[in-house]
Amino acid sequence: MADSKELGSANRRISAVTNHLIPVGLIPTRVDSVELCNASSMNDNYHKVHGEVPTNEIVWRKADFVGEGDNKEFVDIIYEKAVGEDIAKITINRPERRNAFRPQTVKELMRAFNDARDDSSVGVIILTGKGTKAFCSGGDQALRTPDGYADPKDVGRLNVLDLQVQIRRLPKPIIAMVAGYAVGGGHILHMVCDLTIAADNAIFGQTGPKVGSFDAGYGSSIMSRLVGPKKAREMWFMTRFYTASEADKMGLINTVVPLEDLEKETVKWCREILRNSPTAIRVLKAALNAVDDGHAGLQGLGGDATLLFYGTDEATEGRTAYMQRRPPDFSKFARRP
Ligand SMILES: CC(C)(COP(=O)(O)OP(=O)(O)OC[C@H]1O[C@@H](n2cnc3c(N)ncnc32)[C@H](O)[C@@H]1OP(=O)(O)O)[C@@H](O)C(=O)NCCC(=O)NCCSC(=O)CCC(=O)c1ccccc1C(=O)O
Repeated sequence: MADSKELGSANRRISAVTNHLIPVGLIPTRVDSVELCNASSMNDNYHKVHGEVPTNEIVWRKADFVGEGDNKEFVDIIYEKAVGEDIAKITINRPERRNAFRPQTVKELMRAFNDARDDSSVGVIILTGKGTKAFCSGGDQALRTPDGYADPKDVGRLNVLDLQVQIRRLPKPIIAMVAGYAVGGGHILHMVCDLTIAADNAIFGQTGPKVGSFDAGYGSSIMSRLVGPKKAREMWFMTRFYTASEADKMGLINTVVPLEDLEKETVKWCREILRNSPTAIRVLKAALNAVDDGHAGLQGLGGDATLLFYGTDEATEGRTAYMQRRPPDFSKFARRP
C-alpha cells in the first residue's frame, strides 16, 4: 500500500497536470491545495508539539488615537488592535467610494502604520477595506489634479508612493485581507503587503492605462516579480480584471477563502506567524525585499544585522571601552569560520 509521502507526491503530480490543462477562469480553487495538508500528514512531531492555533473569535478594540494637530479623530480609516493578541487591523473606511484613497486617507494610514510599527505589542498588521465590495479602488479620481491627488486647499502629490515604501520597510508582517475589488492603486497596495488573503468575491486588476495613470515603481516591478514579466505586461497593457482563483493561480495572492471565512482565516494566519520568532521574521522580510529594494533594501537588512550585533558582548565591549577611555579587548571573541 502506498505511504502518505507517495500519495502526497502523486497528488502533486496530478495537480500540476490538472492545473495546466484546465483553462484559467474555470478553476474554482487551486487543485493542489485541496488534500495535501490533511489530518494524517499533520500528524508529525512538530504538529504534536505545537498543535493548532487557537480558533477563538478575535475581539477588536479601537486603537488609541494617534493623530496630530487639528485632526482629533481618524476619518478615513478605522484603526484597531486585538484584545489580548498582538494583531493590529487598519481598515480603509470609504466604502461609498469603493475605499478609494484621498490624500487624507493616505496620511491617516501612514500614521496608523507608524503606530503599529512602534507598538512592541503588535506583531502582525492586517490591512483591509470596509465592507465586502472593495478592498480599495485606488486613488480618488475626483481629487486628481495635474500635480497628483489633492485634498481641498492642499497641494497635489502622489503620497501613496510613500505609504508603499513604508509598508515595505516596516519590519513586521503586513497581510492584505481582500474582499471585493483591489484595483488600480488599491491593487498595488495589496501587492506591496507581505501576504494577501482573498475572499472568493475578490477581483484584482490595474486600470491605469484606462484612466490615464500608471505606476512605474513598485506597481510594475513587484508585479513582475509576483506573476512574471509576461503576465505583468498583460495586466497593465490590457487592464483586465481577474478573479480570486485566477489571481491565486498566477501567484498574485496566497490563498482564497469563502467570503464569510475571510477574517477568521486571516486571523489564523496571523496567529501562526505570531508563534514564530519575531526576529527571524523581521530579518526574513528584510532579506526577501533586499534585492528588489536595492540600496534601501540592503539598508534594512544591514540595519537588522547591526541591531542584532548591538545585543552581543562583543559590541558591548567596544562601547564600554570607549566610555571607559581604554582600548577595547576583542581577543576573547571568536573569529568564526
Ligand atoms: C472599483 C469599481 C470596479 C467598482 O465598480 P462598482 O461596484 O460598479 O461601483 P461604482 O458604481 O463604479 O462605484 C461606486 C462609487 O464609488 C466611486 N468610485 C469608485 N472608485 C473610485 C475611485 N477610484 N475614485 C473616485 N471614485 C470612485 C464611483 O464613482 C461611485 O460613485 P457614485 O457617486 O456612487 O457614482 C469601479 O468603481 C472602478 O472602476 N473604479 C475606478 C478604479 C480606478 O480606475 N481607480 C484609479 C486607478 S489610478 C490610481 O489608483 C492611481 C493611484 C496613485 O496614486 C498612483 C499614481 C501614480 C503612481 C502610483 C500610484 C499608486 O497608487 O501606486
